[in-house]
Amino acid sequence: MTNKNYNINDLGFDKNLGKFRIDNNLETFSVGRVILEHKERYVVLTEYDELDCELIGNLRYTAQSRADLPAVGDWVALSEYDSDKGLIHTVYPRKNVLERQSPRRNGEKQIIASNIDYGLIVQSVNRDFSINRLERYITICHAANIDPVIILNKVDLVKKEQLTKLINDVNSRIGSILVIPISNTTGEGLEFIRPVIKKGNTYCLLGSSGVGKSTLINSLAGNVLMKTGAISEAIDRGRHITTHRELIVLETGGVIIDNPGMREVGITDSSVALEMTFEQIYKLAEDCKFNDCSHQNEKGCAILAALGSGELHQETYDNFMKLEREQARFSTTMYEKRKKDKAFGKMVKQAINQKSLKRR
Ligand SMILES: Nc1nc2c(ncn2[C@@H]2O[C@H](COP(=O)(O)OP(=O)(O)OP(=O)(O)O)[C@@H](O)[C@H]2O)c(=O)[nH]1
Ligand SMILES: [Zn+2]
Repeated sequence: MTNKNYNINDLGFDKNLGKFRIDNNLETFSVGRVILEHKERYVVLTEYDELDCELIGNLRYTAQSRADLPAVGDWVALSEYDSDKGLIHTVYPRKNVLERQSPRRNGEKQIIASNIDYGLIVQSVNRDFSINRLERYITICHAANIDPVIILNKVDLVKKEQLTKLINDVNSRIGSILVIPISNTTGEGLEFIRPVIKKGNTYCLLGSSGVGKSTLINSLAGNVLMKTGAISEAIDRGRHITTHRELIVLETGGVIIDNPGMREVGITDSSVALEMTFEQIYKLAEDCKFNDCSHQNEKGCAILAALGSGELHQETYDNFMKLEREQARFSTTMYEKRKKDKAFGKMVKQAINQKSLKRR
């Protein structure tokens, strides 16, 4: 499939990447951005084309983990062959990665997307609405050093008073983040999203299945949408794909990454992220009488006092405690896994050494 031409900067290629390209002698390779990943096959968007790519052997064999392989949003150096195929040689350094716990809960992280400027957290105001889940997604954005924006979709399905209450609830628990109520059905609110989306920036949609992420992309793109469905089918010879992700370039500028079908979003090991999300709690904690206060039953706990006076929401406190436990559990599992991997590596090394000793 041939595209109209894109300017590489409009796709998000910036000065730092340009410098890396020169410093590492990558100018003989084409530059492209991964827009879809499926079982070690990648669709890469260049200025002129969409290419069906594989990795060069070296890249595959030197990868220590999944995280070293290309992810959606990555910039890559590639060589083209035939008219629509390519080989990926190098993954450019990532500005950031949005990641979550692997749903297998084995202490591994899973990349949602890379090189993102804003996280667009989408919830629908009827079924899916949950401030706890908003805080979870916000924490994931903070861990990647990405600014979150909250989009409350399907406002056509609730009454005005109900919507006003929801928005007040969000604002009273999550003060400083932009909240945009919209409806894809009536089109209201879309005019407030458009100015947020700028040329050269990349936006990642985050939110449960069915909240209206793909519909939102269609609303923003109008009819001139560049979608990758055709390619994903070609890769899989028409088989149904449920795991792939998509990167879409809006005609009006701005790159949007969709994450279809996300179920769990476990937070990982960034304590700074929790601190940013629950700033109020961390501030209060400075006034606790004991430095190692667990904020559960201590006398002189500033957090419990704030709960008592109503200054701190019970729900905020409960969710914070829950996410903090989840983070601790993840960190422990990750640590145990690394220790095990290391021990295993050592054992293999020893076995190989002994073998080569015997051979002598
Ligand atoms: N009433 C109403 N329905 C909407 C609105 N936006 C989306 N929908 C409907 O919600 C359903 C799910 O929308 P999708 O865009 O597929 O949701 P998604 O978030 O992309 O879901 P996944 O791809 O599974 O992650 C569809 O039937 C849409 O037509 C809206 O503003 N109002
Ligand atoms: Zn305390």
